[in-house]
Amino acid sequence: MFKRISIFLYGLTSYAIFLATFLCLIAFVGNFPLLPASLDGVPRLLPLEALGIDILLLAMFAVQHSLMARPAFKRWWTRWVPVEAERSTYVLFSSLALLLLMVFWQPVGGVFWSAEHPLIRGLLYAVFASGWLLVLYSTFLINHFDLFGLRQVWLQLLGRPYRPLPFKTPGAYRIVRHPLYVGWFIAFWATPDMTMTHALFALLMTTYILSAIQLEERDLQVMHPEYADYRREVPMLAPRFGRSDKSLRNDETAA
Ligand SMILES: C[S@@+](CC[C@H](N)C(=O)[O-])C[C@H]1O[C@@H](n2cnc3c(N)ncnc32)[C@H](O)[C@@H]1O
Repeated sequence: MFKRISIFLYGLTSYAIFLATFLCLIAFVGNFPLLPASLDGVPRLLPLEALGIDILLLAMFAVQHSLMARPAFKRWWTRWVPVEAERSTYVLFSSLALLLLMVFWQPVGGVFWSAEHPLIRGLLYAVFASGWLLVLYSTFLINHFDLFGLRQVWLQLLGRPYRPLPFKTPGAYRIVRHPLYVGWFIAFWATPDMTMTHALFALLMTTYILSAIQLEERDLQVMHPEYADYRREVPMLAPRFGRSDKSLRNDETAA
């Protein structure tokens, strides 16, 4: 019983750290003066030095986030980490990698454009907020509590076996295959002040997410044979309206 309670508390702590990191990331990317660190600021290093550090920080996050998500890695490290705490540990490491990125991020200096009209600024902030909300909404569509390890630690506390969730395509997943990543793109690119630093962060994150999608989809096709059809019928990121499933099937028959 002691082990079960400890794993449950570990899962809760890891989730609390994730939530705090998520809120910090909103303030960091939006440059809201709530934290000691923000995406933009006065450069402290030479541009090339700052660029090198930022690329290194993002590469560290990318390697951690993608490597630890691979089924082979999970099989390997659950020899040491209790399988019920595997997802919570992944969430914890991802949060720590993001916190590290925020703390050591270096502004590079320079501005591409800055909106001055309050209406345009307000509009861009609204788009920015919609990106974060889309991220959060998408997590609830596929199961927020499973995605962040809470379901796993709760079931083990009750002594019930964990059953992986089935593949599903509710709500926004019927329009695009990766609504959560679309949310990230919106949150990272929508800003009233597009500085060089902001563009660099958005570009690096975009590049990483586009490559992470390839790995995620490879695993999804292995785990869920129906993913191949889903992949054919639903666009990856850009919604395509007006093409019904029926027309897609007709295209395939004609081909
Ligand atoms: C961070 S979420 C991102 C989900 C999706 N790529 C998106 O952008 O909305 C990654 C996890 O979601 C799972 N996943 C992706 N698509 C899914 C779906 N349609 N149904 C259930 N799980 C899904 C993957 O297996 C992975 O564990």
